[in-house]
Parts: sequence; C-alpha cells; structure tokens
Amino acid sequence: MDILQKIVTDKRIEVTLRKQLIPTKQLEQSILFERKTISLANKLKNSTSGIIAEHKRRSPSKQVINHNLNVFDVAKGYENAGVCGMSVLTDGKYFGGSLDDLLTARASCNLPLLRKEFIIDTYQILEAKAYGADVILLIAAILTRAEIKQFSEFAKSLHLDVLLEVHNQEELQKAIMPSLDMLGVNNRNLKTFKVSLETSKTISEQIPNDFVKVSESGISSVEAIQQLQPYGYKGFLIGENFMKTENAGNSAKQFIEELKK
Ligand SMILES: O=C(O)c1ccccc1NCC(=O)[C@H](O)[C@H](O)COP(=O)(O)O
Repeated sequence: MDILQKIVTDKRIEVTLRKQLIPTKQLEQSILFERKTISLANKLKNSTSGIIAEHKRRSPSKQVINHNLNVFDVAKGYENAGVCGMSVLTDGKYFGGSLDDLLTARASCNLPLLRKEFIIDTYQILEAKAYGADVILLIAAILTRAEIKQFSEFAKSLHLDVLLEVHNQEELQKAIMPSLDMLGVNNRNLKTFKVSLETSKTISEQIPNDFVKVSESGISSVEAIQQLQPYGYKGFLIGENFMKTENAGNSAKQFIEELKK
C-alpha cells in the first residue's frame, strides 16, 4: 500500500466519524459559510511572483519540519511577505494539521486560503467553506473522473476555486474538465518521496492554457521558479522551505524580494 492509499484508508474512517459529530446543516449555518470567497486563480493570473505559501508542521517524507511556529503568526507573516495565497494542511495524523489551523489562518489574514486535504467526500468541501477556505485541492490519484466532476462542480456551486493535483500525464488526461480553475503538478514522487522539477516541465505542455498552472513541492530556490516560469507556471506551492525556518513569514519575504530583483 503506498502512502496515498494509507492516508485515504484512514481518511474514510475519519470522515465517517466527523459526519456523526457535526451534521451538514450545522456546517451550512456557520458564519463563515456566507463569507464572500477570494479567487486564488485570479490572484495568480495577475501576479509576477505567484507564491502560495504553506503551513506544514510535519509530513510523511520529512517527519518533523517545525512544531514551534504559530499559525496566526505564520499567516500574518505570509500576508506581509506579499504571497498570493496560503495553503493550510488540515490532516492531523500525517501532517499535524487541523481545521482549527484553517480557522486561525482565516482570522489572521485576508489571503485566499487553500484547504490542503485529501478530499474523498463532499462533506469535506462543506467543512472547507465553513472554516474559511477559498480553495479546495482535489488529488487525481485518489479520485475517479466522476468524483472529480462531482466534487469540483459542488465546490464551484459554493464559490470555491478548485486546484486539481496530478503526478503524471495519465492522471492529467483523466482529470481535465471545465469545472477546474488550476492544475497543479506535484513534483514529489509519492512512492520514493524524491522531488524533481522535471515532472512539472514534462507535463506542462499537456495542460491546456485555460487553466492556471501551479507547480507543487520541492521548490527551494528562486532559480527553481525562474526555471519553471518559461513552462507557463503562474503558481508555486512552497511548504518546507519556509516552514523549516524560525520565521516562515520573513523567509517568504526574503524569497519574494530576491525573486523580484
Ligand atoms: O510532503 C509530503 O511528504 C507528502 C506526502 C504524501 C502526500 C502529500 C505530501 N505533501 C503534500 C504537498 O503537496 C506538499 O506539502 C506541498 O506541495 C509543499 O511541498 P514542499 O514545498 O516540498 O514542502
């Protein structure tokens, strides 16, 4: 069983329990459910740097990254740094995140927020909206085409942007459909955990121009972004490179300043 299969097996149990704990109606009645969302795709289209900075305490590939940072400060710091959006990992077991992290980030900044989660049920999309997200992630490797269609159309009906993540051309061909806003190519091979920017470069020309292209994982230098931009990438999802430092916001600020030179 690979890591995604393991995560999904646990996620199915978790979602079943969460549904019993907080009924759908209660999510729909939350104050944030009425909030006007901000489009990350639009922000990326109009940005020169395109940084989506992530809050990530730990991960299956790196174990502990940083448990000493506080989400409130990280979100404020990222906003002050001038990032386009923030990604908040909400999985607890593998990444040490939570929906409370999303709520805290929402309370501390006005950035478009991506709920970084392993979505396998529409219930999690309602949670994303109720806890202040603007964007959801769908992972092609764990969903059928019919599920991608159902989940992305549901998200759009709630005015959420959809970022669809692929690891290879087969997943891309399976997933392309008009209800997606952004197509993300993950540079991390989830079998070996090795990262290679070549993945983004190879797949880029198969991505139709109607979608905002995002390169994800393993981006740790300004040079990496300068290599990816000619392939049409407008968004760059960066987690560990900022989160491993003492002040993630300041690290993002320095990174963006260097990128703009
Ligand atoms: O990061 C992992 O080890 C990982 C393992 C299994 C599934 C997903 C995983 N990461 C999620 C992400 O997509 C990354 O957190 C995100 O792209 C940022 O990556 P990085 O800049 O390399 O921290």
